[in-house]
Amino acid sequence: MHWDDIDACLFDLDGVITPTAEVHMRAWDTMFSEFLAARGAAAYTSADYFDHVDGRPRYEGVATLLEAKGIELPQGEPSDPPEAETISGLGNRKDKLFNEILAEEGIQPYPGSVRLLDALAERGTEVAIVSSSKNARAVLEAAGLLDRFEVIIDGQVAAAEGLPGKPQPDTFLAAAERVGVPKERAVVFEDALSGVRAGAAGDFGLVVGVDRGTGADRLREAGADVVVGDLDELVDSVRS
Ligand SMILES: O=P(O)(O)OC[C@H]1O[C@@H](O)[C@H](O)[C@@H](O)[C@@H]1O
Repeated sequence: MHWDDIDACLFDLDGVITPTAEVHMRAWDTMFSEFLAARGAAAYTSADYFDHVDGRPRYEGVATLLEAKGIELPQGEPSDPPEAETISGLGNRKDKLFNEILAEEGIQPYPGSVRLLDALAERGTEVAIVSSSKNARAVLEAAGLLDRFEVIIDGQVAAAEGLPGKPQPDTFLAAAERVGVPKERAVVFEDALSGVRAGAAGDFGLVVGVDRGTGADRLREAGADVVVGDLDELVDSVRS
């Protein structure tokens, strides 16, 4: 990576800064497995998560998965209770499970991601979080990282401002604008195919795929210019 060409790093959160992609994955797995089994539908697999749910806003993840399984449900309202048989109800059912796991287990950031944030702060590079999750601030706070980011474009901000979610590039573009850096001089860091597609669609300076299980080839096919297994791999290049 040529750091002379880069003034801002735009980080996805879950699976890039914190290992919470795995927590989301577990919560989705429990919710969809029970729901699909009760309907006698085809079982939910981890491939379903990577292909249809990962990185997308909550209710869009539910809708995309149900469409792939050929199941139609009414949209419902975000205020639907977790018991409701609606797209919103299923999303809220999963959110309850996600928050239960988070409260029980807490969250530690990836050490390599913290080291990269340290190196970028020393260098004076702008940083922002771009997450589809409405829980992004709570996760950052639990991980002790909330004060590292002045700009956070999360699911709450996107909903309030009507920004289309990943795989559309709008949330990343909003973050670049807010840190005051042209997109050509900003790097997108993503572990989800939908997020890598958002980065590629936004014509950013570089899209770094972080392979936490999706597969390097699939991240490259989706538009990643570089693929790393952990952000620690980039620390020396920032400092050199
Ligand atoms: O339901 P939330 O917390 O708003 O999160 C929405 C999505 O946020 C993304 O960051 C995760 O990759 C997805 O798994 C999750 O579904």
